[in-house]
Amino acid sequence: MAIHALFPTLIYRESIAGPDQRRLNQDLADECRSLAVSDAAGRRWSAKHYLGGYTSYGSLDRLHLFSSLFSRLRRRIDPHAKAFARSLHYDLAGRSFAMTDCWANVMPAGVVHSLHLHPTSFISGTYYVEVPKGAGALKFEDPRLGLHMATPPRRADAPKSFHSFVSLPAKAGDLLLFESWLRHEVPPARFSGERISISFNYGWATKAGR
Ligand SMILES: O=C(O)CCC(=O)C(=O)O
Ligand SMILES: [Fe+2]
Repeated sequence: MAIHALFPTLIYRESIAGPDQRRLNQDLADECRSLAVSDAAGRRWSAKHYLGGYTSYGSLDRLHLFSSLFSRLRRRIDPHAKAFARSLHYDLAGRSFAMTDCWANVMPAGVVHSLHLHPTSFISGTYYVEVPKGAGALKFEDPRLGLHMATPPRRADAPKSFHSFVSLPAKAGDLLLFESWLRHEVPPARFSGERISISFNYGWATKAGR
């Protein structure tokens, strides 16, 4: 008898905090908080789509190109994104692979980042700058949920990989990477302070002239 587990959904988690973690996260938190004050377009966008919090997703979504600090973070994430693409067995030989978008999220208690995916992208992820105790983990949805139709509920003791929703807790300094089509959300949570994260997309292209 053989049972094959096919079509895996991979999620990469790694602490990328170096010896300078406290300083880096403090500088990133300061920059995110000052964006939340100065980015009027982002505040207007957030008032409609990110109630109670601030995200630069609708206004400043290429922070890695405009801020030396975000660019430093991008350089730190790049090798992990490449390693993840390798784990997924994508063939990037002769192709460019780079961060295309990068935005900041500042989330006080009770704010929801509703279920979504990252269209027109390939690999996405989030770097955690500040995660107060109790701040919502990132919750992933089984990508086949819409196909399950007549399946019975799973037993309560089913392994995590068989759950329909899996929440992965993150702490400051952690990096999470996933394929951009995988739907995810940040559920509301009670905590004090602000949960600050930096999200991004990577894209690939055929190298010019090939
Ligand atoms: O903050 C998180 O955990 C994830 C945020 C997210 O999904 C996004 O910014 O697109
Ligand atoms: Fe997201």
